[in-house]
Amino acid sequence: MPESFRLLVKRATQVVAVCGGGERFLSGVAAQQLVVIENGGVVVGRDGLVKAVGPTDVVESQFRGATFDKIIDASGMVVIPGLVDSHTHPVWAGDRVHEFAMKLAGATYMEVHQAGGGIHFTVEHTRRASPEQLLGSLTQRLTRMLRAGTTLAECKSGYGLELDTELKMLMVIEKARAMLPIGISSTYCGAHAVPKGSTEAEAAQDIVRVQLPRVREKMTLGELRVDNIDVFCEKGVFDLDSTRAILQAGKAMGLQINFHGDELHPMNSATLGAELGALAISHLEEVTDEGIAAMAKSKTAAVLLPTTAYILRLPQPRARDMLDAGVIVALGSDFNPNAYCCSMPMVMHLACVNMRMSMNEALAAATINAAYALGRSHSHGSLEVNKQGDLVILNASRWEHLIYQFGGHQELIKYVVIKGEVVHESDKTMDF
Ligand SMILES: N=CN[C@@H](CCC(=O)O)C(=O)O
Ligand SMILES: [Zn+2]
Repeated sequence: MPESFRLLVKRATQVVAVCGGGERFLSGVAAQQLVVIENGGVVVGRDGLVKAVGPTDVVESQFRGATFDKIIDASGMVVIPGLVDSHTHPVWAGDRVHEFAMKLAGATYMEVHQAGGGIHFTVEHTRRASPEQLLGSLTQRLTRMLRAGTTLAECKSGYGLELDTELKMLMVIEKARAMLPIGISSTYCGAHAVPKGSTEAEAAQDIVRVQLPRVREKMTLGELRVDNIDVFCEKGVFDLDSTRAILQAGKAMGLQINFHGDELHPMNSATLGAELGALAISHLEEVTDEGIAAMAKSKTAAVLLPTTAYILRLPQPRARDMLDAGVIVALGSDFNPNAYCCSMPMVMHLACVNMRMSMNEALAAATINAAYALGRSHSHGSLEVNKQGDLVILNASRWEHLIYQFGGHQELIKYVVIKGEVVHESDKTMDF
């Protein structure tokens, strides 16, 4: 009996493996030199894992006599790993298009927040929404991300700020995980804002004493899988001490620390994250030199979010200083009602133009390093044997077109493949 496999992709002008030596992240000069195979092929097995990556003739001779459920002749096309979006807030009701106009007219993010808008507006709507409504809109948003090449996305709670709604959001994320092909890393973000009518101390206490124990109970019962703990560490939201207490409580129950820090004010979040062994810190527009040095040493990933700085007209995060200091730089869309962007190709473009990253650094940041920021780089983020068979096939002569053609990803992306199954093909996305 010939051996059978799920997928063979052959004759691709380029297969961008990103790395090839089992690296868990790429930093420094390594992020500037990606592994690219000319006239390449990829095989994915029935278990959804990559079985071979290499020049087409080598792959074909290795698998002579084998059968494949699907063969894609990728002549004239390019293969890259599935993109990883390491920071999103995709579960919410009620859009904030009216606030976009206010911000264009000059209102700052904190002015809108303190006037009861921003996160508070979304919290009111999300508390009232049914799980079915939230699951419906989450499905649409994740499908949009998938069509833009994202095969693994982090998804946060954080628009409940009390037990029931936070659990409702996490359960909706859990349902989406079971229903949709896109990979999900789930984050408890009950400390996204201080709920109206509470003090910061009361909110932190509720999280540590009420919400986290209940989340842990549901995890133990197998009803919920949560991967990360997050806090918005910011002046007027959660200070360094509350942030430390909440993150430590999450870490004690096995969650990975991955939090918002140094966005609008320098808070010493980066130093705190390094001290606590955080896997990642997001934003960092206001990070200090000491924070950068601490993150480089502790191997805490910097999740940079070019859409936020762009929309809020903030100073750009100092990507070059971080890269030059050896920090592991990842990218995320920050999809949320303030930054309505589902597209990692657009995020990479903004990172290159506004944050002065090279295209190689941006792709490493949107693949292997984003997977590292989620604790998934052993299985995601590059095309290597035994990793998950998640890939994107582009109708382009060189992979850089995906970044260069700003907003052109819909035309460029021919196939999105997860675990060796085609889940999106040009104008048709499969029914899930
Ligand atoms: N900065 C805090 N949280 C989100 C925004 C959430 C919102 O405005 O709804 C962010 O990462 O940009
Ligand atoms: Zn965020």
